[in-house]
Amino acid sequence: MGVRHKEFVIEGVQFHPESILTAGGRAMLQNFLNMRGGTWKENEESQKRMQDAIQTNGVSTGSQNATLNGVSSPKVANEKKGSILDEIFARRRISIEAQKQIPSQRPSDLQASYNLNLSPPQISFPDRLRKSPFSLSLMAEVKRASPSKGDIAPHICAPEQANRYAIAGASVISVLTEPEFFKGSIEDMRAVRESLEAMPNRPAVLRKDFIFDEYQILEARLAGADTVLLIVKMIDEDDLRTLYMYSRSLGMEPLVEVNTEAEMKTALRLGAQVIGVNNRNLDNFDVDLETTSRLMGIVPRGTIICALSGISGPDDVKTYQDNGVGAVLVGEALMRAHDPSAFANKVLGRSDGHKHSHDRHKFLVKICGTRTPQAAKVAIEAGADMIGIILVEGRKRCVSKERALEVSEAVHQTPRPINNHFELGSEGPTVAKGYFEHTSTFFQRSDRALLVGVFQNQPLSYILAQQKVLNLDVVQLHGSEPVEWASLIPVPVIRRFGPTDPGLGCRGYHALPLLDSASGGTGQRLHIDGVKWALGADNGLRVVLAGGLNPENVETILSNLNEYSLQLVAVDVSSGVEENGEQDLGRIKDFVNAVRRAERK
Ligand SMILES: O=C(O)c1ccccc1N[C@@H]1O[C@H](COP(=O)(O)O)[C@@H](O)[C@H]1O
Repeated sequence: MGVRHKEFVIEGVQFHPESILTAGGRAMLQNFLNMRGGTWKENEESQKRMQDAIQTNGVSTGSQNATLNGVSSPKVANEKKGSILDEIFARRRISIEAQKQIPSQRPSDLQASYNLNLSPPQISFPDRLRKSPFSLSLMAEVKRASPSKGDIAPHICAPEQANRYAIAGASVISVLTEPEFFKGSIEDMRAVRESLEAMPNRPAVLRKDFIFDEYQILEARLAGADTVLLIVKMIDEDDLRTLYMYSRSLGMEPLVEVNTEAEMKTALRLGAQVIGVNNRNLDNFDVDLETTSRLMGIVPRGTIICALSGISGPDDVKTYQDNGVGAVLVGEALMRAHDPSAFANKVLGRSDGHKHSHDRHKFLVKICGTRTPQAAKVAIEAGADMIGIILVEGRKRCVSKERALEVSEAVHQTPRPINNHFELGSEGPTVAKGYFEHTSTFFQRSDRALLVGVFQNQPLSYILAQQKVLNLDVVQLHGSEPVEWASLIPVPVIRRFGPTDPGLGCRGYHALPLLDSASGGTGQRLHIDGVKWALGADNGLRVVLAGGLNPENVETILSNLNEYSLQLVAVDVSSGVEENGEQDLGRIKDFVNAVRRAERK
C-alpha cells in the first residue's frame, strides 16, 4: 500500500499537498481563496509557505482528513502519482474540500437533507442491468469532453440527451460530473435524473466521477444517482472497501472499475456485483477492446461484467455478447452520433421503434357537457371514447346530482361498438417509456367509454367525494388547481393549461394536460401557432386538444397539426356539438365522424 502525505491547512481548510503541485491546482486554490476573501500569489513567500507546508507534513502513513459521520475520507494512493488521473484526482480533492466549506454544502448539510429523506427514489443498478430485454445492456454516457479527446459535444443538453438514450432502450445513463476535464457537473446529473422522473422502467443513473470521499457519494445520492463509480486503480483497498460499503449503505451498488487482473482480483475480494472493465489504460490512454474478454475468465457466475471505453458501434459489441459480457458503456460514439437514439438502437440490435406511416393514428374523442343518459348513449354508439359531465356549480351545463348519477350509469353500462376496440401495446416491460406516452394508454379502454367529471376551482374534498359517488373514471381540473392535486386524486387527472402555462409538461402529476382557453366551455378557439409551439418545444408531451372545436372545423384543425398528430391523444368538444344551447345528437355523431375522417388522411 502506498504511503500518504499528510494534509496541510490554509485559511482553516485542509489541502492535500499533491493538489497544488500543478499550475491548475494552484489556480483552483486561488479561486478558493478568492471566494474566502483570501489571496494566494505566486510570489516567493507563498511558494515558501507551500513548500513548508509540504515538508512539515512530509511523508506519513497517517491522515487528518475531513470526516463524514465520523468515518475518515480515503486518500488517493500515492504510488499512482504522475498520470493524468492523479492530476484529475488532485484537482477534484481541492474543489471538493472547497465545496465542503460552503454553508448549505457542508457534510452536515448533506447529511441533514438525507435524514429528511430528500433524496429522490432510487432503483437497483444490478437489477436494472439484469432486466434488460436485450442480449446485453447499454450504459449510455453523457460526456461533453474528455482528457484524451478534448471537446466531444460541448453544447449538448444533458437531460435531453439522456432522454433519447432512455427511450432508445439504455439500461443506465452514465453522467460525467467532473467539470474541468469532462465539462460535466452534478447539476447535469440532477437534471438527467429529473428528466427521467415518472418514466416507467427508467434507466439507472450513474455518477461517473473521481470519487475518493464519502461526501461525493452522499452528494450523488441526493442528486438522484442510483450508483457511483469507484476506480480500483486510484484508491487503496481499505479505503475502497470503506467507500464501497458506504455506497451500499445508501442503497447504491457501485460500479467498480478495473483495468488489470490484479485490480479485478481486488474488485472480487470486495464482493462487487457489477465490475466495469476499462478497455482504456488510464496511464497512456491506449484502448484494447480485448481487455474485457481477457479478464472475464476469473469472474464468478452472477457478477455482471461491463465493457467500458472505446466501443464505437455494433461490431464491437458482437464479441462481448458471445463472451457473456453483461453490458457495454458507450460514451464518445453516442455523443458524436448525428442521431443518438438510432445509434443506441443499433448497438442493442433493436428496430428503430418509430411509428411508420401505415400505422394509423387514432384520436380519442371526448364529448363534454353531456346532460342526459340518452346523449351519452348516442355519443358512445357513435364511437366517442370519453363522456364529460360538468360539475361546476353556476355553469350552464352543470348537471344535478341525480342527473349525474343517471349519466354515470349509462356510461358504465353502454358497450362500445366493436370497431372501437384498441390493440394495446406489446412493448417489453423493461424498456423505458415517456411518461405521457404511458399515461395516455389509461384512456384507451376497449370495453366501454370513460366518464369524466369536470371541476373548476372547487375544494379537493368535494372533488374526491364526487369521484366516489359518481364512480368517475377520470377527473378533469379546469381551473387553477395546484398541479400536485393530481397525485391526491385516485383516478387519472386531465388538467387544463394554456399553451404557454408553466406546469403543462410536468411529469408525474396529471395523466394528460388539456389545451384550452382559460374559462372553458365558451367555444373560444386556441391560436394554432400556440399549440404548435407547445408541442414542438417538448416532443414527449401528449395532450387533449379543446377550445372551439366543432364538426365543421375539426378535420382542418387536425390536418393543420398533422406534424404533431402523434402528440394529440384526444380532441374535446362542448359548445361545438350544441344547437340553440342544447346538445344536438346529430352534431355529436357528425363530430365523431369528422374526427375519424381526419384519422384516415
Ligand atoms: O363546458 C362547460 O360548460 C365548462 C364549464 C367549466 C369548465 C369547463 C367546461 N368545458 C370544457 O371546456 C372545453 C372546451 O369547450 P368548448 O368546446 O370550447 O365549448 C372542454 O374541455 C370542456 O370540458
